[in-house]
Formats: sequence, structure tokens, C-alpha cells
Amino acid sequence: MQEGAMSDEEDFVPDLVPAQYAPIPVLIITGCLGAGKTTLLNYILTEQHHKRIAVILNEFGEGSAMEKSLSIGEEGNMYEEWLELRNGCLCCSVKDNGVKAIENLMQKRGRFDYILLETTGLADPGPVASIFWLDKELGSDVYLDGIVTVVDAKNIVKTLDEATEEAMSEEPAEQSTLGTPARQVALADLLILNKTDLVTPAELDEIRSRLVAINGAAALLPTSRCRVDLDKILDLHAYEKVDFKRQSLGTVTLERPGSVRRRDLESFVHGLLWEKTVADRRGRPVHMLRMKGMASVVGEERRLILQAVGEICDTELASRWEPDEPRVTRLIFIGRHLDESRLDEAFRSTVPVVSEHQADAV
Ligand SMILES: Nc1nc2c(ncn2[C@@H]2O[C@H](COP(=O)(O)OP(=O)(O)OP(=O)(O)O)[C@@H](O)[C@H]2O)c(=O)[nH]1
Ligand SMILES: [Zn+2]
Repeated sequence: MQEGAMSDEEDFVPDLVPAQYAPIPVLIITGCLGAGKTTLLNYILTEQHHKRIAVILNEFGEGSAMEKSLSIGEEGNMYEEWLELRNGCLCCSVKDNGVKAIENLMQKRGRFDYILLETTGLADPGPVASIFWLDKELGSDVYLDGIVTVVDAKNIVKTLDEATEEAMSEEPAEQSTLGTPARQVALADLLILNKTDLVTPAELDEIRSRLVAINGAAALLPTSRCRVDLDKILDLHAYEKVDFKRQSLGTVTLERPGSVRRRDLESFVHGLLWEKTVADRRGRPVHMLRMKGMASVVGEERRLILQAVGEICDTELASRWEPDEPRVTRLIFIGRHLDESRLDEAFRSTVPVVSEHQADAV
């Protein structure tokens, strides 16, 4: 009830007070237990980043200095404690998925300009990521800058194999047979291949091809102790630009010059994600983990960005097309049972290219 009253009041505010704060980017850091997530956090915080960073820890592992320095709340309680870090950074630890922490963090607005959120090693990052689109109030405060998955080079092949076996024995037939480790890889915008000091160059090659087979769209940075160039991690803007350089087994891209109707595009995406209208040659419906897209929509000067994590989808208008920039629509899919020609066929038949003078038919 109070919340309702508050948002009513807020509705009047924009007329009187100019928007004071721009939405703050949130970077989700995920990866298996012990992969190096906290090492990455600590590294980012100690490097020069010219940002005031707020950190949200979603769990307590053993061992890391930062985690130890936080006292742990009672088991099962929603717990939150704030800690001032170097360079005016803030740190907070929570036992839930981090959304409540972000809401609370917003009360400290103005004291930070970037949020790092470390998920538990056992978690599928999908639900956390999609909350930024589902929760509209939260969505005006923060935006998802990207998902970084830290991979333990020493263990990843074994972890992927075991998790897939486990998932296959548990799940009923046509359900997701991808374990959490593979989902973490699939959802990544950036893969940090950590602990390269513990493997041979030949092993590294094998790991790379395993990762690329699951997610060929993510950038991949091999490293030790997460010492990566911060420019490659912070401000990813993974959901604003759509990069199509790579391709692989688990990744399909479709590209068509020209403009399309927004409603055609949406019905294609809905059919794909919800009605499962597209299947591979063996009749298995596409199991989409991630989709990113950028479209040129008739009658619209800005590019339309499409995003999906699992079945949750979001569209948003982004930057303007330059006057002489060729209009193009591109979609990238990461998932299973992806058959490029079937997808392309469905795309062509559902989303015809239309010319600008047909714009009134939108
Ligand atoms: N040899 C080696 N050890 C590393 C590297 N990166 C991190 N470690 C060690 O691996 C262990 C786990 O690192 P963390 O950063 O705590 O991993 P995490 O992903 O946060 O772990 P959880 O929060 O428990 O899931 C620590 O003992 C690190 O010092 C690396 O590149 N090489
Ligand atoms: Zn950790």
C-alpha cells in the first residue's frame, strides 16, 4: 500500500525536478564454485577504474579476504551489511538474488556509478538477468551492462560433462538437458577463461572449443588470476550493441538488409520462444537460452534492440541510425536444437523486408 502511495507521488516529480540520476549499469559476475569470481571482483576494485563501484555479493565462499572481512548474518535471514571499500567503493552482501540489495542500494544513490553483482556459483544467472527487464521500477534505476562468466580452466571440461550427465538423468525427455555450468557459459557476454596457469596449451585449445561450441557469441579472454584489461569488462553495453563476429555450433545468426515491421518481428520471436514453432530437422523445438538482436523497423529512426534470456524477452529503442548507414536487421541465437536454415526460413516467412513507403502499414 505504501509503495503505491509513493509511486503516485513520484508520478508528479518528473515535471518539477529534472532527472537527477542516469540509470546505473549492473554487471553480473557468474561462474562455477571457485572459478575466480571474487578474485575478479577484488582485482577490479584494486585497479584504476575511475569509477565508484558498489559490489553486491550473493554468497559467502570460504577463503577470500573480502568475504572474510564481512561478518555473516544468521542463517536464513535476509542479511545485508555495508562496507566502505577503497576508492569510495561500497560493498554489500546478501542472501537473496541481489534485487532487494539493488533496491536498497538505490537509497545510497549518488555515491556510486557502477554495480558489480556476484552470483552464487550454483546459480543460473538467467533469472537474475531477466529481473532487470521484468521489474520496471528497478529498470528505471539500473540497467544490465552484461553478464561475465568466469571459467575455471582446470575444471571446466569435467564440470560440463558431469553436469550434463546429471541433468540428463534427472530431467524428463525434452526438457533442458543443459546443466547450470553450461547455462552460465551460454548466457555470458564475456567469458573469462581463468586459471590458465594450471593447464597446458593443448588443454587450453580443447577448453576453448568446448566453450565456443556452447556460446560462440561471447568474447573470450584467457587469463590467470583474472588479470584482464578493465576496459574489456566494465561498460560492456552488451545489450545495446549486438556483435556478430563469431559463430559456432550453439550459435546461429540471421542477418537481412532493410527494414521490417515491429509486429512481425515480435510475432517471430514469440513463436520461437513461447509457442516453439521452430524445430530442427529431427523435430526438436528450438531451446533458446539467449537471443540478442538489432532491428531496423519501418517508420522508426532508432534501432530496435531485442533481448531474451530463456523465455523472457525485452525490446527497447536505442541509438539513431546514421543518415547514410545501411539499415539492417540482425538476430543472434544461443541455444540448443538450432538449425540455421530452419530458423532462416521461419524468419523470412514471418518477417518480410518492407520499404519505407509501406511504413503506414506498421
Ligand atoms: N592457480 C590459480 N588459482 C586461482 C586463480 N584465480 C583464482 N584462484 C584461486 O582459486 C580460489 C577460488 O577463487 P575465488 O575468487 O574465491 O572463486 P569464486 O568463484 O569467488 O568462488 P566461490 O565464491 O566460492 O564460488 C582462490 O583460492 C583463488 O586464489 C588462477 O588464475 N590460478
Ligand atoms: Zn566468491
